[in-house]
Amino acid sequence: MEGALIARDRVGVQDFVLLDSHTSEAAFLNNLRKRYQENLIYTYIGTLLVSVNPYKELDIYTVTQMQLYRGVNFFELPPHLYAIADNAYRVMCSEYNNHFILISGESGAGKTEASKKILQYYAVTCPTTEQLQVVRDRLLLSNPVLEAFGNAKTLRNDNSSRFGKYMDIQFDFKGAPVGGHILSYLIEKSRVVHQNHGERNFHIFYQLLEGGEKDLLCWLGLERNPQKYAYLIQGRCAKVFSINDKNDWKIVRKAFSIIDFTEKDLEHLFGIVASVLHLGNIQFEEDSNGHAIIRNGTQIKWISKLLGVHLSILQEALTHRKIEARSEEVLSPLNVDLAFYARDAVAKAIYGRTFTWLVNKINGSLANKDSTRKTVIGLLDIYGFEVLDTNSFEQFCINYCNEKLQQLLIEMTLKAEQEEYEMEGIEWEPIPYFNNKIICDLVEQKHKGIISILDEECLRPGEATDLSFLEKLEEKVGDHAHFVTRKLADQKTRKSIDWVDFRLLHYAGEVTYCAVGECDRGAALEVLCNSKNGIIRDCFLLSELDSRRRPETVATQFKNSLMSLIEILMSKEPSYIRCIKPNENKEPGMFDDCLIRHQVKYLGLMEHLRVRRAGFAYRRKYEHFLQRYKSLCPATWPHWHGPAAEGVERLIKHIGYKPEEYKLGRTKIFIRFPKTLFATEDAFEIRKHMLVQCGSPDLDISCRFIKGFINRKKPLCPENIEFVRLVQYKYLMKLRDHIPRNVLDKSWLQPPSILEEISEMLQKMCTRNLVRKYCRGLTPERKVQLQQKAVTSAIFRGKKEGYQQSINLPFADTRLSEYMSPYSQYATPVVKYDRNGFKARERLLVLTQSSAYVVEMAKIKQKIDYATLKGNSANPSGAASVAWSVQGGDVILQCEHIFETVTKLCMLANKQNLVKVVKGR
Ligand SMILES: Nc1ncnc2c1ncn2[C@@H]1O[C@H](COP(=O)(O)OP(=O)(O)OP(=O)(O)O)[C@@H](O)[C@H]1O
Repeated sequence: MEGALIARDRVGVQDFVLLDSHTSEAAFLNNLRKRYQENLIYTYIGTLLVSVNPYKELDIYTVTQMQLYRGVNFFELPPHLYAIADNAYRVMCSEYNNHFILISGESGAGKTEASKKILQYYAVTCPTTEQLQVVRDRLLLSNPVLEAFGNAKTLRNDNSSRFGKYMDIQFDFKGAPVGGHILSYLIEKSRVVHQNHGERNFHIFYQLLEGGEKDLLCWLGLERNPQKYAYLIQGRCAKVFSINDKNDWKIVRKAFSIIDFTEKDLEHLFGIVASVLHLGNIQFEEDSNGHAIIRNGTQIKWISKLLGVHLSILQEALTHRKIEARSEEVLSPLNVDLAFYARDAVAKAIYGRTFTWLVNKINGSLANKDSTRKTVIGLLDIYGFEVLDTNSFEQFCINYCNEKLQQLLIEMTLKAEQEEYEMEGIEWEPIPYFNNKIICDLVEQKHKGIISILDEECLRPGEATDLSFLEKLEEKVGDHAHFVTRKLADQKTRKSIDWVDFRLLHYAGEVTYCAVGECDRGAALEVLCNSKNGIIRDCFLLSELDSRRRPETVATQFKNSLMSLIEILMSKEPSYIRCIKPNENKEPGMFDDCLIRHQVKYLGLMEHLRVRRAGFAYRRKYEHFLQRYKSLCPATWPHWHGPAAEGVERLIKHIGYKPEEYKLGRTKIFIRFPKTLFATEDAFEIRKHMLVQCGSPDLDISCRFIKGFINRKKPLCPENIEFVRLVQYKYLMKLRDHIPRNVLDKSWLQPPSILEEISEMLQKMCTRNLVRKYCRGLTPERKVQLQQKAVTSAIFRGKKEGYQQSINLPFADTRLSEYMSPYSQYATPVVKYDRNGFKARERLLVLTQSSAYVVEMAKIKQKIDYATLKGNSANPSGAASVAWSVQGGDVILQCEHIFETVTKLCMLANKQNLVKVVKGR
């Protein structure tokens, strides 16, 4: 891997590598082209993965490849989707946080394929059980169902997603996928009734006709031939050689059975699909009054049967509209044009809402009902930026959505990174980038944005037309730099804009939208609320008919759903994949420089490259950096008591960082090159092992130690590894709550038998830790006491009566301070026995640094040089006497504080084995 540096995830997602040492666009394109021609379709810019659509099967998606990337550090292998997926997964498992992977790029660039590959990666590599297998299958099989209903052939892509999808995969504490949830965004309903040349309706219509069983089609009143249905042939390509509808139908049918759809559900669902086809074939003609009437009764009868709606009510709904006159509602007949419009509106509404129902139904089958905490990885595969010959309201929404995601990326990467340098006071030459916030504002700003203006026009009383909407736009946003209409355009561009068009200068290019049909007030819903088809009844609720409620327009609904999506994403750790479309012909190996340059430009890849190259590979708060690496420097280990920033300075000085390798900010250290950090990490690894061997206080380290330990105890089959992990996790979690809190607490949680050995080690580590902590907390006085008590213990413990009682009695520094000479260490009254007559005499014993003095008042009666002291003996009974064996004969002294006095004597004389407890004296 040219120029690649080995990184480790241990230090966090900010590690990165640049494959390309050049930052010019030409050099970057060259690099991409070269790689693409060698079938290397992935490249990193930092942690951002750039993917160029190969348009051919590559052998880089095998299970072996998945295993290769599993658990391997991010940059140790060539760039890949699996590396991104694995990295997010591992960080999620170790840090127990939520992630999302944002996959962006224009239509046909490979977003959906990428998201499917990632899902497969998790399905193959994550731990699973038989029970979880069901969840896994459901997660995977929700895709063909959603694609059947939400994808279609377009000019750009034979399997283009015509809806936005955000899918959360939920993982339990073991990292097993246990559930999921899908949010869908604005399906392109207009496709149901109209397709551009070379495009198709949603796949499901063709699949049903091609693959549906004879009996089913008969029951639905359908013929196998798509050419018979007006809604399927407008693009004049009902049959496409690259799509096998019959086969796809089989996959979808199987998927339905796995994701919990009942026969009744399917009956209703296919009833709706068929009804839409029948609707499309309804023709109107004029009666003698110029009112629309339905030409042929066959289709409407099928619809009435399949939707469970009364025939005459349905007929009326398609040929009349309700008008509110004062407090009354009257039916007004439609002319033929309006009847066609009403028919299409019903078809779009039915299909759109059924799609939402479908997503909810899938969610029901993916839901994990157990309430334990889960972590999630979200996959966002949303329609790419689109420019068609005629761009309708839906393209407007799609492109607005892309603006929002671009804005999110800018906020979370380019802007955030540069702002951080500034905030930290790091010298930084700002790298200019285009911030598309100005375009987002143009669309979404309250009261002033295009969506607000559209809302106002659609909801105000009186006649709203597309032209009145356009005029309002000109009035309110006419002076915006990214907005043009024919009236506002200069001479040169005027010709290319129609009178009903407006043009937005998006971050990815200019798009001209047709304002026709934007003011859509919705279809006649009432008739559908009373449907006997369960799905339709669920989708059209009577409560919606309440005319007092001001309905939200589709644009506002979409804006709000995007806002909540951004909120969802902002709360998670991001990973990015930017997909690039290499040519317009879906041809493998063809690298269209011009097309790619355009995408590199609007995807902001060059800005990313520059920020990454000029910036720092890694940054961390001083406290965290010090906490992690403090063991590498004697001055900071085990504790640094000064400010963290100074500790870090000492630490890196000790490790030997060169000035060009780092910068110190206000609150963080910034490390420029990954290699600097990796060297530090390697040193830390070695140090950590040493610490673990000598006992570590850190439970986290202990956990990893256990992991290593278990891994060494191979071989274990996968189920057993799972089991051991579970037992280990549970034991450690419980242990954490029952860990002894002080040295006196001798309790220890009984381990399961497979963890006995480890538990014993942990207990030792824990005891050492507590002892160390205890010692550190001692005052100097207490420390002296304990040192003395240790000596006492060595001499008397188990040998002399009264020892136990003496333990808790503190030793005095001296018993007779007024008699002490300035040089003495200790003085106490004693009774000295005369050697001859055992006559008792009251004396003082004064111990100095070098000698013991037996003193009568201020008069020294006997000096015993420590050097001449051969040994002492004490009686094991309670007797408080001690015989001193000195040169020239024994000295027998009796004193009240025998334990104290003897201990002091031994310590001062530095002769701990000086005293023997002997019997018979
Ligand atoms: N990794 C890949 N390997 C092989 N072919 C691919 C790959 N990615 C994409 N393709 C091809 O490109 C086509 C378009 O890809 P995909 O449907 O993922 O695009 P998209 O970005 O999701 O487009 P849209 O926004 O229209 O949904 C696929 O049908 C497939 O033929």
